[in-house]
Amino acid sequence: MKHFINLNDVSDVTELVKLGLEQKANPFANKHLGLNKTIGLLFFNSSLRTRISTQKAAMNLGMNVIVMNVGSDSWQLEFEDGVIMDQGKAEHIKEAAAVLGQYCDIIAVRAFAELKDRNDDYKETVLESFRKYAGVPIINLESATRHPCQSLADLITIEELKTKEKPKVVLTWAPHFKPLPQAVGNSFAEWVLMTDYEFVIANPEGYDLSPEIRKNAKVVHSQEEAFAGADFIYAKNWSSYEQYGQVLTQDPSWKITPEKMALTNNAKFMHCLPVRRGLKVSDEVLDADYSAVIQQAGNRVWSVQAVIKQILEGLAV
Ligand SMILES: NCCC[C@H](NC(=O)CCC(=O)O)C(=O)O
Ligand SMILES: NC(=O)OP(=O)(O)O
Repeated sequence: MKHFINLNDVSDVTELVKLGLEQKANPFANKHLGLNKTIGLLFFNSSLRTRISTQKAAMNLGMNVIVMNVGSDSWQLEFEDGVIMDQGKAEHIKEAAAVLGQYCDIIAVRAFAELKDRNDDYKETVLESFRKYAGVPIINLESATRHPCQSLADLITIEELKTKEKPKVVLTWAPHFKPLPQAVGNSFAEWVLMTDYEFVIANPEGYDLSPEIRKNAKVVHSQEEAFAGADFIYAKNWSSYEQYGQVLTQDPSWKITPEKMALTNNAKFMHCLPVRRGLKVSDEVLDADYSAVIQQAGNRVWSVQAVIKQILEGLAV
């Protein structure tokens, strides 16, 4: 594997899920691989899980880890080509990425959607600029439109918990007062579509994800319809793709409650976290035995460890 920015960088999803489970079973088996290699983790936005799980995974593989909160610690970066830099941004990505590539063997980047202009966000300028100018492999730690480390951890978790070959997996929108990115929902849909699981997306009218991402997935505008017979409920808020970045509704009837979970086939509850208790999901759901959110977050280590391992093996040849 050269980069891990989106699904196009992955040759075999099933193999990668297996590799993640192998990392979990034997975390230190590849400690030699990262010897004298450095990974730089760059955060344009806040993080708890991604930051710590990626650092831990890299350390399990014997790497040195450098972390920078680009958003607050570094120079403001310009991504546009050909501009006269006479405003607030002091450094261009062309130099910044190339310089970081001198210090790091792998660079991992978090840069959320700005939710102002759909075309701008879906161009993935930040991650693609790093790919273009850094000269080293790039890992996506949640970009404007994708969160592949999360989706790989989600598939690992479903693999661990499924009780039938082809479970029914539901991605459901849940209410939030802030406009949030589509990245987690987009990615989850794309990755689940790579499996042979039954997949349904439930969201209010106006919240359909990009047609290029949800492809032929079944989309319903009723949570009750989607939840019937479900084995996994994956909740997430996202702002509208159609009316880009807008909060069109905060309808509390879309909150995940024990009554809704009772419509399912004893489904496990999943969420990428952080989650706002009481707003998106009832406390009773998050505290229930069927909640898989902590196991899911734990699996973030093994998903990114599988990715870093494959990239390190690619560097060696
Ligand atoms: N990495 C996990 C999700 C990150 C982000 N959530 C948030 O920003 C939640 C913030 C809040 O609830 O205030 C998102 O939706 O993409
Ligand atoms: N799920 C996730 O990516 O969490 P953080 O935003 O805390 O890294």
